[in-house]
Amino acid sequence: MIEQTDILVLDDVKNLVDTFYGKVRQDDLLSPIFNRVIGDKWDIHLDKMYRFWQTVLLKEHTYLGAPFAPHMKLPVEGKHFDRWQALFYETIDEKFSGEKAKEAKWRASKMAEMFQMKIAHYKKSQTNPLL
Ligand code: HEM
Repeated sequence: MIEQTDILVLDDVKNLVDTFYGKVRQDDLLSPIFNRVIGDKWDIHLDKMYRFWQTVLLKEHTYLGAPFAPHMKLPVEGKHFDRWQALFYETIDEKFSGEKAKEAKWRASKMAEMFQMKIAHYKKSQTNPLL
């Protein structure tokens, strides 16, 4: 068995992000959605996601952005978020253990929940978010 460590340095974050999006790109439900938006610019997306998780988990503030806005336009519903979360949890459990690993799962689930609430809200009110 591969020894598991916590998510402590940028290389761990890169390992998490690379493995997770490796799974996403193989996934029948999620890969068409990602590929349609990202096309051949996966390097740029991965680099952004390294910085996002580096900021969230390591408190090294390299990501400046508005994560919600791009999701508003995607054709996603509950089943997509469920799959996203299942793959994210699977990646964490395969590779890491410890406080940061736990925090990563907690933060991902909270953000997924918030995205879904905001998407539902804007659909219902037929308005658009400013950010
Ligand atoms: C159904 C689930 C999800 C799908 C299909 C999805 C898909 C995408 C796509 C296609 C982009 C690229 C958008 C663009 O470049 O225009 C993106 C960006 C991003 N996603 Fe997701 N996502 C999902 C859930 C999440 C969750 C739960 C999180 C947070 C934990 C998250 C965090 C981000 C961030 C930080 C960006 C970069 C935003 C930016 O600064 O441009 N995503 N996502």
